Amino acid sequence: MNVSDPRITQVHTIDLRFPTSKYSIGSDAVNKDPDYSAAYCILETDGDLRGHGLTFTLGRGTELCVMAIEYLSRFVVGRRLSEITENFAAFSRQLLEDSQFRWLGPEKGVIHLAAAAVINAVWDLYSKVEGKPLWLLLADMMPAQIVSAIDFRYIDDALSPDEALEILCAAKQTMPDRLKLLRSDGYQAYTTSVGWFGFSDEKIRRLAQEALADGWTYFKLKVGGDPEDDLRRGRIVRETIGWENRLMIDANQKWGVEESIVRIRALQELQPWWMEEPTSPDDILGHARIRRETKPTRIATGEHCHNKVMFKQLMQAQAIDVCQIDSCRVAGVNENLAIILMAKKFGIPVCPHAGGVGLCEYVQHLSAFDFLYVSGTMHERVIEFVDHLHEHFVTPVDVRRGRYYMPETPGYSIEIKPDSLQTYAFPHGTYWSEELAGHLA
Ligand SMILES: C[C@H](O)[C@@H](O)[C@@H](O)[C@H](O)C(=O)O
Ligand SMILES: [Mg+2]
Repeated sequence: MNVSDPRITQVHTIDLRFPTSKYSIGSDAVNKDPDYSAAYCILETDGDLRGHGLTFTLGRGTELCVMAIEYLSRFVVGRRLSEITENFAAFSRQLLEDSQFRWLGPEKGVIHLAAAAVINAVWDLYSKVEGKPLWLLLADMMPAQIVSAIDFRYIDDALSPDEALEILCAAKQTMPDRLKLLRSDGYQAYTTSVGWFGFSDEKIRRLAQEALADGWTYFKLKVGGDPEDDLRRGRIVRETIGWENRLMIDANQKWGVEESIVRIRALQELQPWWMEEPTSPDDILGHARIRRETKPTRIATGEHCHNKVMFKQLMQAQAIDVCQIDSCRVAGVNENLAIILMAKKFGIPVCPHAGGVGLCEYVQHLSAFDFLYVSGTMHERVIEFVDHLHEHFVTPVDVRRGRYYMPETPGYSIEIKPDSLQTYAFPHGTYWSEELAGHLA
């Protein structure tokens, strides 16, 4: 056993589901009854440290991601950590281009979600071995090391390794002041918890009042219902938060392109800071047209954007104003490094998608990397916050008065407490066995 270079001995997987749909938590115009869930994996090693990773799902189908993680485990079991981290880009490519398996994607859907869980678990282990939170591990890496973790195939027509290196080298020089600022002042957050689709008008008003009193200044509301309902709900939030605070609206892909244009124009009275996911996440040119025809409304998307190639096209086509990376929709940290760097080149702010289960814990590290090492600014950048399920994490996010404060504990902050794994494992955990027995009775 080598403490500083553990060997991964096996991968343990868990289908984990939380019954959030009971309370309409997480509901939107399209995903009306999400049970926030995760395909979770633990990389066991020959040492004391273990790597944890998950990919976020909405309940049914999590078992498919678990199976895909089990298949991909072959690429980590038996390897020393250093064999992976010394050639990280090659490792991620190996996971993504396994012949036969690749046909199921490529680089999208269930197999890409699974790759994210495995790759993120490796980064979690790596950070723990180095004794640093992931954001600091990244900040301490040399620019060339970051570049070597990125697979530039399919994106080097938009961002070359040399350009990436130049961005990183320039930011590295001025990083110390930002590091101090990040540690002392944290990073601006916004809350989505006040405006889920299934919440009543009264609940939205009450939650917005409470959030305002708690120091929040950025709020997101779900839209995509009847036009009058959307406006009424939006007016309630505006009445409560005023016009000096910021309001974002999210349709979760509900509309077609032309419908989006009509609906966004009608919602402009709410002065949204951004309009999120108006239409299909795959429709790059559709987003570009919506953006052109609804100016000055800013268009945001990304939580369902399959991979760096699609992000590249969204940027090249001038289809988005806000880039919403997701920590496990694309293949984990490595692919997100590429997307964050591309966003810098195109001058587009990165405002990560979070919430769900574990996404807040994950993305704070990526925004910190963006601030310290890439964009160098927090201007017009916010991290999503959703106030659910943090109690299940060993190191939950520290969010106070609408700001994220960075974790100092080593790792990627994604480790879930053993009790919670036991209770919410599907279908045999204690919660689900009782719940399912109740259905049968
Ligand atoms: C089903 C989920 O809760 C989504 O509604 C959620 O991720 C949302 O789009 C968001 O932006 O937070
Ligand atoms: Mg969204």
